[in-house]
Amino acid sequence: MAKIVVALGGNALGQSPEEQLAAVSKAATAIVDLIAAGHKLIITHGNGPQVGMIKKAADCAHKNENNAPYIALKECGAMSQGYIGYHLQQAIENECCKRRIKQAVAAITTQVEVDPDDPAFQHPTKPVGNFYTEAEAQRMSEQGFIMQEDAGRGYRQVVASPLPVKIIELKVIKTLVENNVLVITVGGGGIPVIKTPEGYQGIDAVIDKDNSSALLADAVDADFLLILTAVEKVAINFNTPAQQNLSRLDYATAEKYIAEGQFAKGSMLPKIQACLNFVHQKPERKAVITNLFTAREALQGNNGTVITD
Ligand SMILES: Nc1ncnc2c1ncn2[C@@H]1O[C@H](COP(=O)(O)OP(=O)(O)O)[C@@H](O)[C@H]1O
Ligand SMILES: NC(=O)OP(=O)(O)O
Repeated sequence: MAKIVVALGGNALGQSPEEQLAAVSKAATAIVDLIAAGHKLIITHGNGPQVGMIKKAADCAHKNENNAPYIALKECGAMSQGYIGYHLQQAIENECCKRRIKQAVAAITTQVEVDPDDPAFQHPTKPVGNFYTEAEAQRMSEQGFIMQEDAGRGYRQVVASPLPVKIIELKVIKTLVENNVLVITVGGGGIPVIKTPEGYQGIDAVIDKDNSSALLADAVDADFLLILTAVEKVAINFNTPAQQNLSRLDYATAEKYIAEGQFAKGSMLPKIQACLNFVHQKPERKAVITNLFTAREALQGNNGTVITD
């Protein structure tokens, strides 16, 4: 039996509530397969598309007396934890019930401390919301949004994405895991907070969930970090006729490919970096990047990209 942190990508969860319900149902099947195989799981998830959708809806619906956005990005991130956590919790509970597996499931509202002086606040890189054409992106830039091309899929708004420093609710998470509760946590990378003399306070940003998942996996001493996204394997020369899918990737080779710019910033690069951070701390650990449908065979080393020290 292995302890596995399973990180579900925001884009892998779809762009609309209907798409998300279908995606979490597939994710729940893969997750309960792993539970049935005897593994202990902790689930994290992204929120890029979702937090952007919530913020866009909030901005259209509400303006305060100064005509400024009524709901800040940090609260939209918190809302996305509840929205996605609820879908995941319900889908996993329903799948366990269908298979007569007794499994308590709990989605935990999770804060993650960041450094207010993180240079990421001056250099937005985290894509959120929908994909737009170049012309639409140009119009959004004129409205003050910072737009960036995203891995050949179109243009998206980018926001600050500071590195995670500390998971505030870690003790609660560990207690629940030790008592065999399947915990859904660090949703959207966690609600970003900074420490102030008055205590923790939210700050507008979206933390990369892969970085937070690696921090969590190390903190709970997981055996595997399993990152589920929309591709079966990591590739070099991605989206070109020379594309080559990678089944295994060791630390030195990954560093070489990162230097060559093989992994798109804001999408695959943070996944690779999170996996390298995780395995580099204990060489016996493994990280795997694959998609929802190949999760179980990937854990057995028969699919996906296995990343080792
Ligand atoms: N070198 C690469 N190999 C595979 N996928 C890549 C690569 N570079 C960029 N990508 C893109 O990155 C995506 C994963 O990043 P992203 O969509 O941000 O993940 P998430 O599923 O966590 O939302 C893949 O679905 C693919 O479209
Ligand atoms: N917060 C976060 O990393 O979300 P995505 O996985 O959607 O990028």
